[in-house]
Formats: sequence, structure tokens, C-alpha cells
Amino acid sequence: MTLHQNLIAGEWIGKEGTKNVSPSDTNDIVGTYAQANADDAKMAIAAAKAAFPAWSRSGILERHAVLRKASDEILARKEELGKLLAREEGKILPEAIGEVTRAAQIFDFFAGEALRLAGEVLPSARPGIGVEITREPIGVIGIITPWNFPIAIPAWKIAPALCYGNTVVFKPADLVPGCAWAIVDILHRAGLPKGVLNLVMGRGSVVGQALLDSPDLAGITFTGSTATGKRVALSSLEHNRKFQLEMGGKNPMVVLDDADLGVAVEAAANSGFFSTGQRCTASSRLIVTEGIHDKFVAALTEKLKSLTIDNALKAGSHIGPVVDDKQLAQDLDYIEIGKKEGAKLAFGGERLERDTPGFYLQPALFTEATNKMRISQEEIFGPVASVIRVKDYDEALSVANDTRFGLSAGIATTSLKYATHFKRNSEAGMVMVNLPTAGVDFHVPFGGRKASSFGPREQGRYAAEFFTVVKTAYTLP
Ligand SMILES: NC(=O)C1=CN([C@@H]2O[C@H](COP(=O)(O)OP(=O)(O)OC[C@H]3O[C@@H](n4cnc5c(N)ncnc54)[C@H](OP(=O)(O)O)[C@@H]3O)[C@@H](O)[C@H]2O)C=CC1
Ligand SMILES: O=C(O)CCC(=O)C(=O)O
Repeated sequence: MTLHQNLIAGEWIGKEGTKNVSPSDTNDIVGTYAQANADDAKMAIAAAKAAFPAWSRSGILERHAVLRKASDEILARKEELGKLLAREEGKILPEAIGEVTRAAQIFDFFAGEALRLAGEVLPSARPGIGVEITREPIGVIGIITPWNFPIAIPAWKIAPALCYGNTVVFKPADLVPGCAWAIVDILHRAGLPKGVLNLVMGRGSVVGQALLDSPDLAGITFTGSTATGKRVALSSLEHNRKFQLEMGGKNPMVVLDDADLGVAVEAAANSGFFSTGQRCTASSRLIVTEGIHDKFVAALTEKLKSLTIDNALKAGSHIGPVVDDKQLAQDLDYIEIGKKEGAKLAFGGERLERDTPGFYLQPALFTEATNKMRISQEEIFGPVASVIRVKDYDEALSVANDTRFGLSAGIATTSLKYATHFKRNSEAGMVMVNLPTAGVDFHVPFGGRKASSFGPREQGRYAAEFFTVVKTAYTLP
């Protein structure tokens, strides 16, 4: 099998590799991918540092052309890349193709942003003096990404980094090197100068840690667990560098008595269970008022019964496997915890056997849960959701906000009054009305509050806050 190597200073290098195994079928080897070590990471950082002066001064047409070309190729290959993504991560093929399309849109958006770089000219408080405010790239950026969006998350970090003139060392999650390699290969062939984008695939504890320990990174942008996010933060304070963290969620989905039942059930099923519940924007707390509670639980249970859980590549699958055995064990542990805490397992929660050996789990729906339970407070990151019964809107809002996280929050209601109040008073970075809590646009800010996020927002033109630094220049002509 061809060895997919790391890209350092414009050269593909690496001798030893590990096998990338599909969670839908553990006999399916997606590819062999090189494993970098700490020295490789240091070489990659040195290469990015050497490439920074030229790239930071490169013309906007050059940056535009590379990003645009990458977008075009990703879009043209969306079926093939979608299949790769579905094989290595376990997301069903239509979702995977959708994610690839989103990556292409992100590169297209930032190709445009390269042409829209702007500053401000202001009069000084002192007559005769001019003040210019401009944005400059920050330097070498370390990008550390998780496994659950293996092409979209790298895209929404790499595209703005390059657009604003930074150079990059990219460490993808060890479980999903395939999409990472493909995206770097595309950008490399699109004409990036040597060293501007470097790929170091390997373990977080080795390669990721080497990035954290480096004094030469000007910034680290990270998506993943709260525990690793904390390490990124502490090491960044030590090295006086910028950092941006997107971490967990325990997102609420409120369903009010006046909701359209069909809309509420579709939103809850999507939020809680699609993509196998492996989204930081997933909703695992369904907060439902008394008047609609029983109808909602019955309709959601029927919906869950109708879903097919099977190989991500199989036509007709609605939900693929859990990403690996470790995550499956975590999901099953939480299902046991929920039962012991006194919640009622109303549906699912069983491990499933399919034609191909994989990590299949029947979506699990708890009822009679309280917000104090661990299943209501800790991120499970699997197809497990709980219904919490509440008296009225006021209690629903209070329960929705009673969490240390604050990424996204949803409400199903036909009341303009409650929708408006919820948008204003939800303690989340993103609020959805009559829509799933997950599945966001590519051109608007993404991020949360409280323990979910730290630092400036990602995506859209707000990305400039992290990937640039402002300079204020005074001139006496
Ligand atoms: N907010 C989100 O979108 C995500 C949240 N999670 C949450 O985190 C839980 C665990 O998932 P997991 O994949 O282990 O999350 P991690 O935080 O461990 O992984 C995220 C990234 O950080 C890397 N990493 C791990 N350790 C270090 C380190 N010491 N220094 C630098 N980088 C490091 C990982 O590398 P590698 O994996 O290659 O070892 C990966 O690239 C999930 O169950 C879920 O609750 C997970 C993924 C995404
Ligand atoms: O819901 C989405 O579209 C994005 C979710 C996400 O970024 C994540 O789970 O890490």
C-alpha cells in the first residue's frame, strides 16, 4: 500500500506508517500514513518560520489563486473525497459529501477575503497627522484538529491562516489522516511556496505536544477536548502566544408546548443523533415542557425506530458507526451511568452487529432525566440524548443555561415572543430557532461561551481577529 508521507519544507518525507482503519468495517484499510515524531515537528516549525517573511508579503492575487484553485479541486472531487471521509470517520456518505462541499466553500470564501483585506484611515487627535490601522499576519500558526470533521475543521483553520499571510504547521487527529493528507496535497499542488503549509501526522501526545512546547509558534488554533484545550492554553501563556480553543458542548434543545411537533422531532433527531452524535454542536439535552412531553417522546421514539444504523458507505444508512472502540466504550459507559442515575432508557443503547465488523450503536434516548445527572452535564459525544421534563418556558430557559458549556442552543416554538426572548437570553454562542443545534453555515462566526470556547470566533470575516494582529501607524507628512 502506498505510504502517504508528511509534508515538511515542500518535501514529502517519512518511512514508517500506520494503517488507517475504517470504523464501518475494521477489515477495510483506508490507507497507510506516516507518523511524524517530535523532531519532524521541529523541522516543520523551522520550515514555516523560514517561509513566513516571503509569504507574509506575498501579493493578494497569489493567495487568492491558491485558495481558489484548492476550492475548485475539492469541489470537483467531492464524491471521491466524501467517500474517503465516510470510510475513515464513519459519517454517512451524504453527510461526508456535504462536509467536503463545505470545505470547498470555505476555501472559496477566503480566496475572496484575500482580495478584500482592508484597513482604516482616521484623523489623529493632533491636527496634520494621519492614523492608519492595518492588519498584519501573526507568524507561524500551529493547527491541531479533531477527528469528527476531518476536512471542514482543517479547512476553516488553514484557509484563513493562509489568506491573511501566515504560515502553518498542521497536525490532524491521528484517527483521520486521510482527509488531512488530501487537503494538504491539493494546496501543495495549487502552488503554495515551500514551507508555507507543513503537515505532521502523528500522535497528539508526541507531535501535538511538540507544537505546544515550541517557542516559535505565534499562535495555536485548536478544536477538541476540554482537557487538551487546557494544555494548549497553559503552554500558550508560557510562550506568550495567541491561542484559540473550540472545545466541548452540552447543548440544550428546548421544545415548548406550542411547537410544531414535526419540526421539533426532526430538529431533535438531527441534533442528537445524526453524525452519530459526534458533533460539538450536538444536542444531548432535550428540555421539553409538560404539555407536549409525552407526544414528543412518542414521536421521537418512532423516528429513532425508523433510522437505519449501518456501514457509512451503504445507501440507505442514516447513521454510521461510532468512530472507534474507545469512543464506543465511552458511549456505553455513559448509558450505564444514566441507568444507574435513575433515568429511564426509553429506546436503544444496544451495541449492534452488521454485515461488516464495525462500532455500531443503536441511538439511545433517556427520559425522566434531571439536569443534575452526569448524562446531562458531561459531554458524551455519541448518539445518546436525554429528555428533561420542565413546567414552562421560564424553567426551560433556566435548565438550558444551567451548564458549564455554552456552544449552541436550540428552541422549537411557534411563539415569536419566546423565540425572541430565548435568542436574547440563551448563554450560548449560537442559537437556533426551529432548527437543529448542529449544522452551521461556512461564512458566519462559529464559537461558544463559557467552557466551550476561548478566544476570537472562527469562520467568516470574524476569523481575521485571530489570524491577524492590528497595527496603528501615525504619520506627519
Ligand atoms: N469540540 C469538538 O469538536 C470535539 C470534542 N471532542 C471531545 O473530546 C473527547 C476525546 O476526543 P479526543 O480525540 O481524544 O480529543 P483530543 O482533545 O485528545 O484530540 C483533539 C486533537 O488534539 C490532539 N492532542 C491530543 N493530546 C495532545 C497534546 N498533549 N498536545 C497537543 N495535541 C494533543 C489530538 O491528537 P490525536 O488524536 O492524534 O492523538 C487531536 O489532534 C471526545 O469524546 C469529545 O468529548 C473530541 C473531538 C472534537
Ligand atoms: O455543527 C456543525 O456544523 C459544526 C460542528 C463542529 O464544528 C464540531 O462538532 O466540531
